[in-house]
Amino acid sequence: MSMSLVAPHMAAAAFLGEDAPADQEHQSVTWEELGLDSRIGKAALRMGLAEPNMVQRESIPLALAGKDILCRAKTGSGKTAAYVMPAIQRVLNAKERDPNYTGVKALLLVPTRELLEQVFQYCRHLTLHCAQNVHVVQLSSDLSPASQKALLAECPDIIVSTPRVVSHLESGVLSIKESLETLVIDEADLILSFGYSEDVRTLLTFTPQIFQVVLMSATLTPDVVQLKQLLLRNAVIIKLEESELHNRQLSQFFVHAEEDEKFLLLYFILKMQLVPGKSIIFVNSIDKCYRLRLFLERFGIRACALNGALPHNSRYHVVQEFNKGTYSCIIATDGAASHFEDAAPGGKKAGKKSSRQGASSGSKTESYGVSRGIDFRDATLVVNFDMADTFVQHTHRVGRTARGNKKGTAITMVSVGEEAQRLEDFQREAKMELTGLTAHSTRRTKRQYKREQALERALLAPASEAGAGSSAEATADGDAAAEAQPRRLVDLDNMEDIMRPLRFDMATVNSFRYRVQDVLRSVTKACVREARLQEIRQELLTSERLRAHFEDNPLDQDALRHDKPLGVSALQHVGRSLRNVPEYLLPTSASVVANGAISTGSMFARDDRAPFDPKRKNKGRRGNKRAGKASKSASSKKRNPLKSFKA
Ligand SMILES: Nc1ncnc2c1ncn2[C@@H]1O[C@H](COP(=O)(O)OP(=O)(O)OP(=O)(O)O)[C@@H](O)[C@H]1O
Repeated sequence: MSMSLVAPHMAAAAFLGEDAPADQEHQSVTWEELGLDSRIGKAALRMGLAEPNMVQRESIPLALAGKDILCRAKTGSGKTAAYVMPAIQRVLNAKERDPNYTGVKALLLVPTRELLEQVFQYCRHLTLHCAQNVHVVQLSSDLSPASQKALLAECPDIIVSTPRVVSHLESGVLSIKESLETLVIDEADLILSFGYSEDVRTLLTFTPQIFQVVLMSATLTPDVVQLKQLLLRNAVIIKLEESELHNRQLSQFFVHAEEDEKFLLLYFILKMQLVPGKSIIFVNSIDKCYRLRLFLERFGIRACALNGALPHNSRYHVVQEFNKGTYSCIIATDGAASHFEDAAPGGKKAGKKSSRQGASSGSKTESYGVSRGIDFRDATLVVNFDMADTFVQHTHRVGRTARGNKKGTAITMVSVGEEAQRLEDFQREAKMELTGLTAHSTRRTKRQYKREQALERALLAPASEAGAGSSAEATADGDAAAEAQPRRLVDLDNMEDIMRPLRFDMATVNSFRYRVQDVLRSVTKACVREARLQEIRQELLTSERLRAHFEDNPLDQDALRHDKPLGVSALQHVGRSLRNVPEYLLPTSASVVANGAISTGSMFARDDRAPFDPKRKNKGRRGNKRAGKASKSASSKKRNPLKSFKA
């Protein structure tokens, strides 16, 4: 695929979400035309995947041809199907050649347990019509080692796992030496930072001489280069054109607000349903997660918390409930890698110290389990209540909306000072990405800049140069990198920003200020602590692992059940007055476009538009009332022949 510079006006059109999705320009093909069995195609249709999209059209034929692939495509672009389908097809091919064939054909590795479950379910759905021929298992750390062994004894064709699968290879329970055809690593840029470096290296000692490797990632980082050098041979690099890379379905806005103001604006956005549908709010601390939840609940907005302190089962449950529509709002934190690590089958925690201490050891900013790869269905709005630490993190957060061929909106709240500086950095990085330059740090020197370009070249080296180790010098050797010349000159300063300002009409918003401040005051630290304790109690009561203990010690369970929270009394009587917005506070028109893009209409006053005038609003209302009366009387006259009768 070629790479071309996107003109600034194109970026703007993309931002506004007014352009038709680029994918509509292609000639449509069927799943079967890509070389897939009709049973896979049928299952895909059942899943709502009517036809292959761009990333699938590009990668599936190459994967079926056995090529090593490095695929970089935007969040939510359908990378899962792009690697799961060929893996299934390869099993079907093998079974067609020899119906008695057994052996693991594909190993699908992911960095987190949430993804593991998600990918497994994806496989199950796609094998709906060929389940007898294709046996897929997931090796979740929730399963005991004995259960995992039992699954492996069933002779699976495809295994979905974290790289911890290596322990089964080491113990001899699993062998892939003779059978493995495809190794896939999804969210490739996370695998190393999550401490799986040693596991991946060890895994290679158990693989056959020749097998295919597929790396999938939405963002390019030095870790991906490292994996590429370690695993890929003569790889095909699939990188969507910049116009494709930019998410045209996503409208991004930012709004300047200080902490208390953020609560006010969030209340306004959600209560007025400025963007109809389901929303995900990102914050940077677990306490804030609960504070916000209590705050919203006080106004009758039901939200659930999703953070690394919750056990895996609960996190998975929360996502499922959101996807089913039970909750329409999730408040999520996405830091703390340790909470998302998988545990080794024997109960050993992931992330051996040695590998964690390596160059890419997981720091807070490198790890974003919740925002990575999870397919939150039909989320129309992402709000960054706290800004992401890095641009990569931001990209993955906002990528939880506008997935598949849906549209979505992201609003980033920015306080003055450090966050405002970060916003500038993000804008720059977004433009660099759009113009084909890779960005990895928020602030860069000229030397760093050149190094990044070398990194970009290393990643996008043509197939002949892309063999293992061939481009190692470009990134590892600082001098070689410093000599790199810019590939193209781009005037970033004159390009339109990717995130556009969103100015609220504060006269309207301010009418809610007192009630918001009141509620905010009532959500004390003690309330937050109680809410967290309550959650822990709930987790303990529903814990699978504690079930046997509670059966033997029912008094413990009773004690937990009746251990009433102390500090939530202030929040217990949520008044109806707070749940409902009084009519006199309601703005006349909450103009929101149905496809998830906030309109530039009357609710918001954007920089380039006349501010919303509350007086006009009232006039309008009175006017409407009068007009209403007039039209009512006119129509009733019309309807009532006695009244309209003139002698
Ligand atoms: N061909 C298609 N047509 C319509 N929807 C699709 C298609 N392929 C995938 N989708 C939908 O798009 C959504 C995102 O897919 P997926 O999770 O595979 O994206 P991803 O590229 O892996 O995202 P991320 O980078 O965030 O991990 C899913 O809900 C999926 O069902």
